[in-house]
Amino acid sequence: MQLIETDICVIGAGSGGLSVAAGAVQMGARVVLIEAGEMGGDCLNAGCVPSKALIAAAKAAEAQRHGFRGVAAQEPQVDFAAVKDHVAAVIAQIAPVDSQERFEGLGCTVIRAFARFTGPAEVEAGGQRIRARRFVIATGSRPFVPPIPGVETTPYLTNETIFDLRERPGHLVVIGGGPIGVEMAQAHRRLGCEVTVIEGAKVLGREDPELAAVVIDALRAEGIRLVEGQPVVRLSGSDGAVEVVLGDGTSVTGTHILMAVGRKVALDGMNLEAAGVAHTGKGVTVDARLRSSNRRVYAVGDAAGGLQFTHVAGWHAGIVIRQAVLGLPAKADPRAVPRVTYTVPELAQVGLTEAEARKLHGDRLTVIRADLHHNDRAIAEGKDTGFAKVMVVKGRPVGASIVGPQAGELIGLWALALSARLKMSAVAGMIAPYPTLGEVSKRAAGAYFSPQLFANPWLKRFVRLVQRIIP
Ligand SMILES: Cc1cc2nc3c(=O)[nH]c(=O)nc-3n(C[C@H](O)[C@H](O)[C@H](O)COP(=O)(O)OP(=O)(O)OC[C@H]3O[C@@H](n4cnc5c(N)ncnc54)[C@H](O)[C@@H]3O)c2cc1C
Ligand SMILES: NC(=O)c1ccc[n+]([C@@H]2O[C@H](COP(=O)([O-])OP(=O)(O)OC[C@H]3O[C@@H](n4cnc5c(N)ncnc54)[C@H](O)[C@@H]3O)[C@@H](O)[C@H]2O)c1
Repeated sequence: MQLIETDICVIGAGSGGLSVAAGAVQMGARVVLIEAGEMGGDCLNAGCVPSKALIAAAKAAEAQRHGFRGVAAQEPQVDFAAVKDHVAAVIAQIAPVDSQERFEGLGCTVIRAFARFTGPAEVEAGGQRIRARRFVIATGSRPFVPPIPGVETTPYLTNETIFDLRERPGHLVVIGGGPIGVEMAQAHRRLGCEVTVIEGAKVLGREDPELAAVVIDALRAEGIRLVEGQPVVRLSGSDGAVEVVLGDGTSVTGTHILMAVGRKVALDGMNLEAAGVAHTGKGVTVDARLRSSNRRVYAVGDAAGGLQFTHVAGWHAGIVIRQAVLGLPAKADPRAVPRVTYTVPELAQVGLTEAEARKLHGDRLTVIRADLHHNDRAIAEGKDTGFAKVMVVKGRPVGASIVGPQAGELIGLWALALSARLKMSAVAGMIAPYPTLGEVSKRAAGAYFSPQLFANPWLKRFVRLVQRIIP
């Protein structure tokens, strides 16, 4: 068995692992990158990229279906297989950035095999031993499949298989109303499928319920059937004819099932015990520096057991690079991590929700809001449903929630405000171009100061005095 000695060994070439490898090798470290499956991981091959490509096609179909004032609506002719060609083309366009060739070109040694630890400072993969000063576990997650009776004999799709379907499902039954469930439900509905979502608790239950309600109303208005508060107790059927039995004894029949009930971290078979790396069912146990119980071994992205987003994996990578490559201290503070659900309307959140902020800050909290109904651009576009809510404590935002068109783009400003600890006055003082949806953020910040400026009797008296004095 060949022995490779290196500075950093990265296990998993997805969002987190690729970012660590690219940063470390370009700064001069020797890097071995090991990938068991497709370069690019879940995000590129079965997650963010194909889902957003499918959503884009679904938006085009919906726009045609509804037309515009003065522009005739017509039922879209959807070629489902051609839509899948678009999804594949988008992946293919992005893939070179994540490819083995690119990473070898940067100077990494890339091994395409499954990695498992053989000791605290050694990994085996593809018949090679890799001894490293530091390891980074970036193995991501796989779809969680709950042990529902019948699951072993009933066909179902997950995010790893749904993008390969070339024929349009007649009736897609989505189990799980989290971000994967609702994004896929809406995209398939818009592409012409009948869709039912079965959610054991609340649809988008992690989000502020006031914002989630706006998305839920939109999904229902588009004809998606949402069943909440019902656990699935049994599955049955065969290809093209499936049945999902609910806790109350009722059942839903359809043609396909999509399992979207959360993720299982991919650590099986890695022999973490040999490396002394503690872990739970949620992921590798890490401290704020993302270090595991073995101080040579870090974990990033989904494998680190926290928030599961591509931008989190990328942010984790920066924290590990600072420590493992530059020898500098760095910690992960998740307070300014944004998240977006890419339904129409989009739902975006950074920092605390209103309920979380109230629990933490009590009476010191001020919640301000600005409705898109008063945003001229939103009105012109005919998309004025939605609002922004900002949670403020002592003049600084501690959270922002936006639901509406391009909420994912709009939340960026508040992510900056939180990470840079900006005051509301900085956002209020910003000149926002007119007419843009972005004005909603400035309006929200302005609303924070309105009572002090427009409902202040002392200020009114002062202004009258000034008006008498100035020439
Ligand atoms: C349908 C869907 C849509 C999503 N949409 C978004 C979105 O819009 N925005 C967003 O921010 N996030 C989104 N996510 C989440 C995002 O995809 C993940 O958070 C992200 O991919 C995590 O990156 P990672 O590097 O931790 O893992 P991954 O990207 O999953 O990469 C892990 C890699 O490790 C490899 N691997 C595993 N074990 C081993 C081993 N022992 N040896 C060698 N290689 C191994 C795997 O093959 C894989 O390639 C979505 C997820 C899904 C499923
Ligand atoms: N836009 C994005 O950034 C995006 C999109 C998709 C996924 N993701 C990431 O992927 C992760 C996984 O997404 P997800 O939607 O699979 O998981 P999730 O955990 O966010 O949601 C799963 C939902 O399924 C429900 N559920 C669980 N078991 C059930 C059962 N037996 N019957 C019915 N309902 C059940 C849960 O109550 C929950 O609402 C997300 O947390 C997110 O981090 C991000």
